[in-house]
Amino acid sequence: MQTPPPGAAAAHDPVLTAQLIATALPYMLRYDEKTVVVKFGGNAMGSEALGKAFAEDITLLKLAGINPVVVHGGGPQISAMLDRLGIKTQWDGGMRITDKKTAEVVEMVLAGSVNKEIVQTITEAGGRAIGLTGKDGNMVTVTRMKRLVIDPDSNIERLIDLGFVGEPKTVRTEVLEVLAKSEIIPVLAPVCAGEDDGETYNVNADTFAGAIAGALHASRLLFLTDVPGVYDRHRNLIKELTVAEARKMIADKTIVGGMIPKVETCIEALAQGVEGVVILDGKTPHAVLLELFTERGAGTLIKP
Ligand SMILES: Nc1ncnc2c1ncn2[C@@H]1O[C@H](COP(=O)(O)OP(=O)(O)O)[C@@H](O)[C@H]1O
Ligand SMILES: CC(=O)N[C@@H](CCC(=O)OP(=O)(O)O)C(=O)O
Repeated sequence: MQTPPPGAAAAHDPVLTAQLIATALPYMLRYDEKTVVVKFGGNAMGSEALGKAFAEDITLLKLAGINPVVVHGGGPQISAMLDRLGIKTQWDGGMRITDKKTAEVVEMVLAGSVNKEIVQTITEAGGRAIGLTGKDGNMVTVTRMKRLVIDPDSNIERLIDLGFVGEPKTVRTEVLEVLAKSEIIPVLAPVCAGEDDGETYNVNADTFAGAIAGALHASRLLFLTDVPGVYDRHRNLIKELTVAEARKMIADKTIVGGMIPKVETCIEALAQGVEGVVILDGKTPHAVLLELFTERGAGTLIKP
């Protein structure tokens, strides 16, 4: 006989159900009126059921008096649209090299379909959400990102220009502060205007989430991705990672691709005073509630 899933017994017993709900109380008190920034990665938006469970978690947080701010990605969705349009895409250090045409597609996909789908799913879960980009309310302005890399052959440092890829420069929190006092949940797409040239810039969603969490002095920054957390070189999950260990893993290429901006953002967010930064598996239904409202914290906790 199969073991029933946790909570299955409670579903048939009102007393057990009530006890189960009551276990969330200390966590609700811990995060009361605190800001939790949740980054929902494009790879974690795997299925309709996962999207629904995510929207329920976010709605529940808001109803519980917590201030959730959603930042979403959409890398795979952008790549699919670029493919359909016959536009080639190249990557460097987990960032998409972005020319003007690509930036237009990024804005169309992120601010358009992806953002509105998340807003609608939250609405269907019973919450009220508003979709915004970094451009709205002049929330996040950026400068052009230049990446410093060391050529492995010559050991010489050089700057790589990624095109219209932005690095957050100024974050204005007024709009988010107004929303925090309302019933409305902000759902943010990482598309911003350049501070110097007013052009449209593509911003990595992890970087954007870190800048927002830092400016809001968030209690928690959660990254929902498509892996259980950070792996060591044998693909074992690392439960806790210090900043020094994380830097070493980037340098020795144990951490590569899309995990680089995620981990770099975690390091930056800790430096900006965000209290807890976790990378966790967005493919686990209700990952947000599991992380915040139970002792069963999953994923990788990044520590100073
Ligand atoms: N050390 C590592 N541990 C876990 N994942 C890693 C590691 N190095 C690289 N990755 C890759 O990072 C990916 C997550 O980043 P990304 O694809 O950008 O996801 P998201 O869309 O959630 O931002 C994982 O699917 C994995 O392939
Ligand atoms: C500069 C850069 O790389 N921008 C990302 C923005 C979307 C994103 O970050 O999406 P995920 O969170 O799903 O990876 C991109 O173009 O794919």
